[in-house]
Amino acid sequence: MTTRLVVLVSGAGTNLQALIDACADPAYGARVVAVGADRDDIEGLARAERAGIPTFVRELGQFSSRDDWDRALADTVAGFEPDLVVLAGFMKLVSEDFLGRVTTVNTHPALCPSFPGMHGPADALAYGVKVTGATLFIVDGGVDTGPIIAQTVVPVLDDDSVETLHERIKGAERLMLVDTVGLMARDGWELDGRRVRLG
Ligand SMILES: Nc1nc2c(c(=O)[nH]1)N[C@@H](CN(C=O)c1ccc(C(=O)N[C@@H](CCC(=O)O)C(=O)O)cc1)CN2
Ligand SMILES: NCC(=O)N[C@@H]1O[C@H](COP(=O)([O-])[O-])[C@@H](O)[C@H]1O
Repeated sequence: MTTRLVVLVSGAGTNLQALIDACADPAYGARVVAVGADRDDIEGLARAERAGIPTFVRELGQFSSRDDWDRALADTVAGFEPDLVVLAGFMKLVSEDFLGRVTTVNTHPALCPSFPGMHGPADALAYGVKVTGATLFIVDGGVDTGPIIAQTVVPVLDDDSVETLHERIKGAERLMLVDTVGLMARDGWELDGRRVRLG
């Protein structure tokens, strides 16, 4: 059985592209059945369109309340009958109601629980840490607080800017995302308290 993925993006979509490329191999065990976004005209959506994957956009500003937006997003995602939702650079918080409908994972460009939120690489650089990285976790109602599935570590170099550091993180992040989502698709996962075991 192939695991059905819905991927949500807000920007460049390089993590999405890594998943699309991995899914081209039937042995990977997963397929991206739809890509959604909270904004239009982004490269992430263009990547999906080029790959022939259905796309949808649900912009917060087009709904009368955050709850309405969240419900519309959740309904649209559910319509594609995903086994797993992947937030890959999706820059909106989703509700517990959304999360109660399908297991959702997020990739974050820092080593959780450090540096949650929208500016992980900048916050790590400003703090002066010597290593940082990326974290894949099961999303819960908090901000980057969910049970950790996988982490990858990169060095912070003396002459790093936010951009060079984020690019280094993204290189490692894509490999972690593809490896881990593949393991989840093929072998499943188990949650024991906060501990996630693959296979
Ligand atoms: N319930 C959760 N939703 C999401 C999580 C999460 O851990 N729990 N992770 C995020 C991604 N994320 C960073 O990892 C993150 C994204 C966005 C925000 C945020 O405050 N967004 C603002 C809007 C900003 C914008 O539109 O540019 C908002 O939601 O109003 C914080 C953290 C994915 N969702
Ligand atoms: N807080 C969420 C967050 O910062 N997400 C980050 O945005 C980048 C998206 O890159 P991409 O669009 O090229 O995949 C990724 O590094 C992802 O972890």
